[in-house]
Formats: sequence, structure tokens, C-alpha cells
Amino acid sequence: MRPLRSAAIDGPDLTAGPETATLPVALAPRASERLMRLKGDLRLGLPVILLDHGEAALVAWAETLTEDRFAALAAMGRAELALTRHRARALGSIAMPPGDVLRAALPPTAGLDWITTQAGGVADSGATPCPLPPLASGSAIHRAATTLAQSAQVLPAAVIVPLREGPDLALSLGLTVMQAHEVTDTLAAGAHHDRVSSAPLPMAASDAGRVHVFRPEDGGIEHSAIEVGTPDLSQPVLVRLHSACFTGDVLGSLKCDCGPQLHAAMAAMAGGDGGVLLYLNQEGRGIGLANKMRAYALQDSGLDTVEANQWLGFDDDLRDFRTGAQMLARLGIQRVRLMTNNPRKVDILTRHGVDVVERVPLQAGRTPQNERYLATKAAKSGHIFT
Ligand SMILES: Nc1nc2c(ncn2[C@@H]2O[C@H](COP(=O)(O)OP(=O)(O)OP(=O)(O)O)[C@@H](O)[C@H]2O)c(=O)[nH]1
Ligand SMILES: [Zn+2]
Repeated sequence: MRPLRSAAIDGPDLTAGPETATLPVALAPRASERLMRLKGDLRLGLPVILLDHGEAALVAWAETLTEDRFAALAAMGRAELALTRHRARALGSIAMPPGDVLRAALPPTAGLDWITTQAGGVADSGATPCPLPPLASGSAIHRAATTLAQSAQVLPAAVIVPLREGPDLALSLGLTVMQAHEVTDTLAAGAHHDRVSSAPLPMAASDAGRVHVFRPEDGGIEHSAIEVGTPDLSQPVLVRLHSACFTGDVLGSLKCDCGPQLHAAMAAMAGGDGGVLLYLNQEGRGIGLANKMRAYALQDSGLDTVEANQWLGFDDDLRDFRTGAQMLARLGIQRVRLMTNNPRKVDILTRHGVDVVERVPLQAGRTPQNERYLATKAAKSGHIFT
């Protein structure tokens, strides 16, 4: 495979000769922007090419792959399936250490239905998945493909076809190409968020209110901060870091405590000296609404919240609370009284420069239907309910 350097793959080459010195390099996409393109392609069902130390592979996500594209991929070489260690465990494989990814050969007769079953996409169909003999430990390409899928709220299972001819194919077909390590490094770094708009909003809880909308620099999902009442930002501010729950916040689901927690937090702010609600769009602890519904179907067959996430291949909590710390900093809030039962929220805010002067317990909305959900929070996720 010829070593290839391309602005489409590596970004602009700032060390090249004088003729490139005049290129408007600021116009070229940065790593975080190329990552969003890659993610967009994979969500569409388009294959991409990932590179790792002289290796190249075509990569597509099992969930978004179509029959015609799968047939074309399988014709390109020996197709493999990459699954997270959680999904491998659900299929009956031996336990794998954190960070490891299962890499298995696709049986020659495997079709898209078989792949979807292995990926966990037919949990409620009664189909029985089977253990897959691993080929070897997954490479950086397998890891990048499954980690990126989790961040895109897609089942973390990928079809991977190693390429002998390198990324030339990608360039002639117009496929997006990226280095695997750049995918994982960029994901780990997280995105910076800036405030894009603010406006007053009178609310049922408080006539005085203001909404601030934040957008990540990579063009991803927006989040909001809601001032309830008129908090004095020079004093410790009552803050709720709330993750979106469409079913609980909007539909009044009895399966969780999110809706009552949201309303209790706003009532406490309105009834006191005001406060700030950070509403983070991290539905289903980051797995998204579609997967949360898959998890709910699995919970009806006996799994708890954590087991259901893992059965689908996801980590049990994918939320990035660094976003909350950034939003507080942009609002000029340094000291907070944090309304939560989750010590991880306190820990991450503290590690990212927020002075959490007090954890304020927030218990509301216990129902017979959410008893097991709350028990699992206490037993497996470290929540404090005392
Ligand atoms: N994956 C998954 N997510 C769920 C389930 N039930 C609720 N959620 C999500 O869990 C999150 C709960 O968010 P929070 O209430 O902010 O957080 P918390 O970690 O419970 O901590 P607290 O601050 O103590 O409430 C929301 O994103 C919900 O959508 C479930 O069964 N499975
Ligand atoms: Zn909820």
C-alpha cells in the first residue's frame, strides 16, 4: 500500500513546500469537523475508510447498512464484525477487559438479518444470537468504529472489510477517510460549547426566567441553561444538571423519576433565591431515544437498566458532564449547590473547575413502576438515596 498523504484524510499539510503556504488553511476542516462528516456518513449508511499504521479498512455500521451496500462490501474482501465487549458477553463470549473489542469473521452465508441479530437490533423478535469465535483482539479500527457508533447513538456493531489497495478506493468513490486514532482521540477530547442565544421566558414555576442555548463547535446537539428566578451569580447558585428524558419530562412516564425531579428542582429554585437548570440533551444516559426504547423492551423481559444498556453493546452511562462545567463557566457561575443524588456529577464538575459547595439531595416521584429502576441506580450506579 503506498503511503498516502491527503488533505481529505489528514487535514492541510502545514509543513509542505512554499506553494502550500498560500493555501487558505483556515478553510480546511479540522479533526472535529472531519469526525462529524464521518459520523454523518455512517449514520446515513455510507461506508467510510479508517486507517491505522499502514492498514486500511472499509467500515459500515450494522444498524444503518443496506442490503445493496452490504453485498458490495462483502464482495470487496473478507468481512469481519466488530462488537463491543458488552455485546460479546451478551452473545455468550468470554469476558473481555475494558477497552477490548470483539473481532469475528463473518460466516460466508451471513446476511444482513444475521448481522442485525448479532448487533442486538432485534431484541424483541425472539431471535437467538449465538457466540462468535473471535479472530483476534480488535484493532484501533475496530475500536474507533464501535466507539464512534456509541457517540452517534447507533448500535455499536460494525462490518469491517480490510483493504489491500489502501485508501485509493475511497478517493475514487468519494468516501470519507480518517485515521482511527484521530477518531478516538477527538471523541475523548470532547467539544467546546458556546452560547448562541438567550431570551427571557416566563414559566409556570417562575415568571422570571431566561433560557440560554449552547452549541458545540462541531455542530452537534445543542443544550440549554435555564435561569429560574433571578439567582445571584456571585453567591453559590442552586444548580440542577438534568439529562433529557423525553418519556419522563414530557410524557410523564412512571418508569423513572426524571419528570418529578425536573419539576421539584424548578420549584425549589423558584421558591428560594432562584437557580439554574442545565438541560443536557443526553437522552437515555447518552444512548438516545431509539436505544432507550430498545432497552425498555429488554427491561420488560427481566433485565435491569444497566444490563439492558450492556445487552445492546453500550456502556451503562455515556453522558459527558464536562459540557455542564463549560456551560456554568460561560455563564460566569463558579460556586454551586448541586441538586443530585449522583456522586459522579459532583466529581466531574469538581474536576472541571466548578466549586460544588454542597450536594443537595433530590428525591421525587417514587412509584411502584420505578422501584426497580431506583434500586438499580443505588446498587449499580452509586446514587445516594438517604
Ligand atoms: N438507558 C436508559 N436511560 C434511562 C432509563 N431511564 C431513564 N434514563 C435516562 O437516565 C437519565 C437520568 O438523568 P438524570 O436524572 O439527570 O441523572 P441521574 O444520573 O439519574 O442523577 P440524579 O441527578 O440523581 O437524578 C436521563 O437521560 C433518562 O433519559 C433507562 O431505563 N435506560
Ligand atoms: Zn426518565
